[in-house]
Amino acid sequence: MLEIQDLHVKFHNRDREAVSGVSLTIQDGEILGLVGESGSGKSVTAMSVAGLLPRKQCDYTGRILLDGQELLHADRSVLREIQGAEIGVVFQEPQSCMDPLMKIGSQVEETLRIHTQMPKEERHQRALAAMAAAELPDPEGICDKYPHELSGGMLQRAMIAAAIVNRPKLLLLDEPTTALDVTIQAQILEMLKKLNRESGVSMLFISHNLNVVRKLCRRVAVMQRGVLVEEGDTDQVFYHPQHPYTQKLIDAIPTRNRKEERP
Ligand SMILES: Nc1ncnc2c1ncn2[C@@H]1O[C@H](COP(=O)(O)OP(=O)(O)OP(=O)(O)O)[C@@H](O)[C@H]1O
Repeated sequence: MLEIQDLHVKFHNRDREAVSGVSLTIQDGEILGLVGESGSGKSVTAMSVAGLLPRKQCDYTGRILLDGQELLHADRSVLREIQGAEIGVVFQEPQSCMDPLMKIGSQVEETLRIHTQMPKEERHQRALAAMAAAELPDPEGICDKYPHELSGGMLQRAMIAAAIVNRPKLLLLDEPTTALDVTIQAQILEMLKKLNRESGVSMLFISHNLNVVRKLCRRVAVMQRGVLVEEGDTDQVFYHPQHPYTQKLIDAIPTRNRKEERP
C-alpha cells in the first residue's frame, strides 16, 4: 500500500543528505518499525510520506506511492486532502501538537470538520468512537477537558484518537511513546496492536529503541546516517543482525530486557 522508492532528501543548509536512497514498502495492514539513532533520517522519511517536508528548504527526489498515488511531488492541495483523509500522524510530544485553548473533543473532531461534510452530531459520535478505540476512559467527559487537564499518556491517546478519527489507511507514529513512562508505554503499544488488528490500519512506527519496536512490529528497517542498512523480520534482525550498526543498537538495550520474550 505504501511504497517509498529511492528517496533522497538534502537540506540546503546541510552538507550531506538527511535521507540517502531509502526504499521501503508497507503492505496492507502491516506495522513496519523504523529504528536508528537520533539524526539518522527517520523523521525526515516520515515527513516526506506525510507531505510535511519543508519543500523550499531542501532538494528531494524519488517516489512515494500510497495505493499507487504519488505523494512526494504532489500538489499541496492534493497533499492536504491525503493528510487528513488517508494518513494520520502522531508525534512524540502531544503537548506541542495540541491547541491549549481548545477542548479535546473539538481537537479530535478537527479532521472531520475540515475534510468531510459530516453533520455535527455524527462527528461527535465518530470522535467518541475514536477515543474509545484509543482506550481513553470516559470519552464523553474527556471531550470537555482542555489539554492541560490530561496526563501525558491520556494526551497521547487523544492524539491517536485525532489521527484515526477519519479512518486513515496509514498511521505514521514518530516516537509516540518515548516521552512516557514504561508502564504507560506498554499499554499504548498494546492498544496500537489491537487497533491494527481490529481496523486493519497500516502503521509506520518510528523509534530509536529496537526493544520497543520488537513488541509491536513483525518487520523492521534500520537507518544510519540517512541510509537503510538493514531490513527484515524483527526477530531475525534482533537475534542475527547482519550490520554492525544494528548490533550496536542491540548492545545498547539492557541485557535484562533483551532476554525477555525470546521465542
Ligand atoms: N528542517 C531541517 N533543516 C535542516 N536539517 C534538517 C531539518 N530537519 C531535519 N534535518 C536534519 O536531517 C537529519 C535527519 O533528521 P531526522 O529528524 O530525520 O532524524 P531522526 O532519525 O528522526 O532523529 P530524531 O529521533 O532525533 O528525530 C539530521 O541531521 C537533522 O539535523
